[in-house]
Amino acid sequence: MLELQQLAVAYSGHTVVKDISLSLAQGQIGCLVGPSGCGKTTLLRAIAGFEAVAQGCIRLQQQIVSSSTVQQVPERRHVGMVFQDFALFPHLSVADNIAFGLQGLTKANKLNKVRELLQLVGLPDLGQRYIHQLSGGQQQRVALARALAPQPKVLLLDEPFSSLDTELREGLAREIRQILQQLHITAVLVTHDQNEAFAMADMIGVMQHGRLQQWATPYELYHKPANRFVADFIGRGVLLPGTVVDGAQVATNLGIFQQRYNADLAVGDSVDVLIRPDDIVHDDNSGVTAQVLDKAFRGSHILYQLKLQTGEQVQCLALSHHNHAIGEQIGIRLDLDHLVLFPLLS
Ligand SMILES: Nc1ncnc2c1ncn2[C@@H]1O[C@H](COP(=O)(O)OP(=O)(O)OP(=O)(O)O)[C@@H](O)[C@H]1O
Repeated sequence: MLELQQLAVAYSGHTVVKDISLSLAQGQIGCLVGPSGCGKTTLLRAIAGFEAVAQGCIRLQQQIVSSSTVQQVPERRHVGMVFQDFALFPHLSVADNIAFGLQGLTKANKLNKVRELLQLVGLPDLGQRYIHQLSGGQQQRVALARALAPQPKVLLLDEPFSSLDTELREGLAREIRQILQQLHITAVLVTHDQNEAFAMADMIGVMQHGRLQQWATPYELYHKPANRFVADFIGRGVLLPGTVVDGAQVATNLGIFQQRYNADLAVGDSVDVLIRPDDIVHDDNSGVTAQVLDKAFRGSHILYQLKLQTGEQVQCLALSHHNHAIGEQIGIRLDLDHLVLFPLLS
């Protein structure tokens, strides 16, 4: 449905997005995450047709819409956009805002379509209100309805929840995902918020310095990060030094562990082992102790900052009823299904 092939975008000759290849099938939602300035919005604008591409191409439904020789105008791409600030018209009613994108319909058909869209986004009775008479979450729903009105092939959402408070964001993200799935619409979302990406996305792209570091499912990104940057950017965790003691085993200060995925490691190789807070469990019989340096209460869980006797720090996400005091020594054990290793560059 949407395919980017070795895409590069430049501003005044300065390339800010490089060598991006990714694809989404009809109905899939992709999220772009990455540090500020890494090129997420630029990529979205290139898909919409607001930026020309320097290299590579963009295909929509198998047709090239952007390349170094083709630049289809935004209006012909049938791409909808939802912006961070909603970009609604304050002088128009909710219904007129939504109807704005409905060209070439009779008045009766327009009214029906607007009613349908208001129902879809859960605002059936608010068509006559003005934008300032709506909450932030309601405004976001109107912005979504307006973008969906012309039945776009692809919907692009640029930080759509960033002006809403956390509570509202999570619920709205889930709800918008359901609406998009119901319509079987392909969407690309830019967000700063990892939880939002996990809640919304079928595929997530992690960008750094204009390059796509990994394009994968949320599960793969968390459990099989392609490199140190992705491991560090997605989820919490630390990299603990280890040594390969035979092809299938790695020794660390938390114990010796089996590894399955890295076939090309030799005995004696130094590696970093990714340890997520949820990989460590409390176990007083493990023979490995750590001191509680800090703790953050999370309701059902507590996130502990721990210091091993050898000096390294790790984090442990424990159920809340395991309530340890700062300074306490506790036994811990690594409990993980597979090791994520990064060989050290010599
Ligand atoms: N119109 C422009 N002209 C020149 N440079 C630009 C322009 N727009 C963005 N840039 C630069 O391109 C790079 C990528 O910007 P972009 O807005 O795509 O990043 P982003 O990942 O969306 O950032 P943020 O998360 O802060 O919104 C940045 O270095 C930015 O300064």
